[in-house]
Amino acid sequence: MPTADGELAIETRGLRKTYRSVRGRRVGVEGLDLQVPVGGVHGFLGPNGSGKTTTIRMLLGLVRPDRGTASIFGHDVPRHLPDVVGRVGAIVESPKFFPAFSARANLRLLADGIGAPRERVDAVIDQVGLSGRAKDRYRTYSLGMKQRLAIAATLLKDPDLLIFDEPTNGLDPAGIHEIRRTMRGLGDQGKTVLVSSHILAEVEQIADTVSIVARGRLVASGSVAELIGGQGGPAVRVGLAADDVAIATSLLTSRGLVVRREDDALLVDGADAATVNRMLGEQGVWAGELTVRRADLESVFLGLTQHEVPGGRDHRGGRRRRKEEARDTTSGAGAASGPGAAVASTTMGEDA
Ligand SMILES: Nc1ncnc2c1ncn2[C@@H]1O[C@H](COP(=O)(O)OP(=O)(O)OP(=O)(O)O)[C@@H](O)[C@H]1O
Repeated sequence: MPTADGELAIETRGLRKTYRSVRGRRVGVEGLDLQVPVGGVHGFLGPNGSGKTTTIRMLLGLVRPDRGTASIFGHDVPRHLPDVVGRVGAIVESPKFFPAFSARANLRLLADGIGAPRERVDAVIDQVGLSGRAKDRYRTYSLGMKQRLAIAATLLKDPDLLIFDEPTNGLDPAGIHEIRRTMRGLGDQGKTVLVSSHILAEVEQIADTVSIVARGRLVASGSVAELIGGQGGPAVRVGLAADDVAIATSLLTSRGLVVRREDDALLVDGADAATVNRMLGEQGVWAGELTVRRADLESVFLGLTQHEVPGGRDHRGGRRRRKEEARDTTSGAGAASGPGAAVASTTMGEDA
């Protein structure tokens, strides 16, 4: 999905990364072809363990790919990362700020460290809506405010591309809303925002385009509207008494409808609720529930990835724990600003 002039913010081709583990080699990313257009919010979606973080870390030069190529604004990375690093800001792990310092003091320190002008500090605090609390100590902030400060840190160098790896992890609905609004605002200002997530509803609301990955491979990409449109029309969920499920299935299929089982209910594709209700009622079968279900990104995602994750969507393995441990080893203020700082601050070791 290049822009009219063909430029892509991010492109990967055949990107592959495996990790050594006690049980042999584990695939992190397997031949990934990713295209992120310039400008707007791009959702990078996939179940836990599908390779999102590994991909992001390869883009930022934190993990070395086994094979394949990656580029940012047309510059090969990691080889030419220094040429483009100033245009990129990223949050890969939770950043560390000094708890007793205010947002402003933390960002001033960071600006000095990365060579960003100090005048940017108030501007970025304003950009993420923290002006009213800029003088308060970091330790008094809510999780959502801490995360917004992390985003502010990435903006110090006024980058063109922002990369956020699961930025709403651990936030409550209000915090998620704050971050979502901040990311959408950045997209509207013409920045390119790559946001990884396994929470579809939030990405659906703010993303212009998405890439869906499973087991390290791209399984779908395009605009949110295209992907949802490809799902066909709405489905009707029909809740039935257990004894009626089989008879309702044969009744509806004999009338040419496509019927799927979902728990104790049936999902009837592309039909309207009144028709389904009438067909069943005429034969003395009464639905206990009739719900129209419109296609959304979640149904696209589940359809493409549900067989890919052992243990379902909430599966969290040792990998998450490793990330938490790695987080504890980071140090220094503003650890998550541009890739330079990310490289310096994220100490999670590469197994391979
Ligand atoms: N440092 C590492 N050592 C060994 N295996 C790893 C390492 N990092 C990632 N993996 C493995 O690579 C695969 C992809 O993990 P990755 O963290 O990239 O996925 P993800 O999509 O970001 O997952 P999540 O949503 O849980 O963060 C997983 O099987 C994971 O266990």
